[in-house]
Amino acid sequence: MQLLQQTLQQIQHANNEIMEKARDYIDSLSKPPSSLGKLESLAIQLAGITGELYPKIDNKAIIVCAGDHGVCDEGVTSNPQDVTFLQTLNFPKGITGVCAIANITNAKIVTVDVGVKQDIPLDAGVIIKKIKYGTDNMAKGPAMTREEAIQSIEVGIEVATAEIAQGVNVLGTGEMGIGNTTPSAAILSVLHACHPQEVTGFGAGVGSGGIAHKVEVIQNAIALNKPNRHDAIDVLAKVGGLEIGAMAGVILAAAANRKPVVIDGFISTVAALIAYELEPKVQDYIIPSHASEEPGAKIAAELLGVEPMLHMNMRLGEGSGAALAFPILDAACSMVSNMATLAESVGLVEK
Ligand SMILES: Cc1cc2ncn([C@H]3O[C@H](COP(=O)(O)O)[C@@H](O)[C@H]3O)c2cc1C
Ligand SMILES: O=C(O)c1cccnc1
Repeated sequence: MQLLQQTLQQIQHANNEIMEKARDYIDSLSKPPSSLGKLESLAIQLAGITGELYPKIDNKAIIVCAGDHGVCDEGVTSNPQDVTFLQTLNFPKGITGVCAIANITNAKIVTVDVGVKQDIPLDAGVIIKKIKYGTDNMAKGPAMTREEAIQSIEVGIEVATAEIAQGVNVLGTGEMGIGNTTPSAAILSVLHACHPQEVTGFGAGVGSGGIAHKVEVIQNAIALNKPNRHDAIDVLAKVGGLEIGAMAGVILAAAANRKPVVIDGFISTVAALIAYELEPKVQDYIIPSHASEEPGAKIAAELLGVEPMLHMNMRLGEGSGAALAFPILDAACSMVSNMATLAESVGLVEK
């Protein structure tokens, strides 16, 4: 709890003064005003986050948080739970979807076991921070205790802070957890005070009862556990997930350390909402990536006040969208560093 409290207290707004300077400087570049669109707003945001007019984001890491879900017992997903374990072993091998995409910008993948059902071998290249062997089934009671929920957030803070201490200057959030679109939809339904039907989708494949059954499970779990929508930790504990908490922690740690954090799809955006509920200033540090196909993703992004940049019909998770957005961040930084100003380009001053 102490680490979470300290981290929350450390979070300050991005630097407005440098953002104004960045705006003026970008307007002075050799182009029609605003013609580089979102690259400009991104460069301004990165300046505000880092406090640098010429931000450097050359040391990238995607933190993939892995955990299992007791609610899989209710048949909310068509995939066997073992896939969480098997995929968790595959991230360090570099052979998952996010790894293939992250490769193009040399982004490192950091895999963390927050709550996988099986024991991960110590030599698998996975950081073991297991809180428990999967959440409990939220259809039968709370997914975890309040203490476990806080611990899950603190795992994310610890891992992200350690990466930043080693020189990482931009983070991405990723996850692996068969069944985790169910707690994500449950969290969002509580925070947005809407019927689960509005925010529940196909995930990676629904069980034989279809989406209607998934919705019913979520509805019943909310009715049974009565999460307090004004208490994000209560919501995370009762109908959430360990890896979702850890991703919220990664986001909080990024903000506390004035580093940008690129979020991925539906599950990441819901984790970002938990972080935002705990400290709204985190919003300044969050960079959206792609618009996930999951119906709840759009609602979560709107609640968070972010607009995904990429429309790629993706719905993988793992941090794949964050990885795909990294080159766009590079382009925004290159624009500021390498473009001539209008005055320079007409020879009035030397570049
Ligand atoms: C092979 C495979 C690789 C994945 N990588 C990410 N997910 C994604 O799908 C899961 C969520 O969907 P649901 O709630 O429907 O289970 C999460 O593990 C998410 O990361 C995967 C899913 C599968 C099957
Ligand atoms: O958008 C996501 O993060 C997502 C969607 C479906 C399945 N897994 C992840």
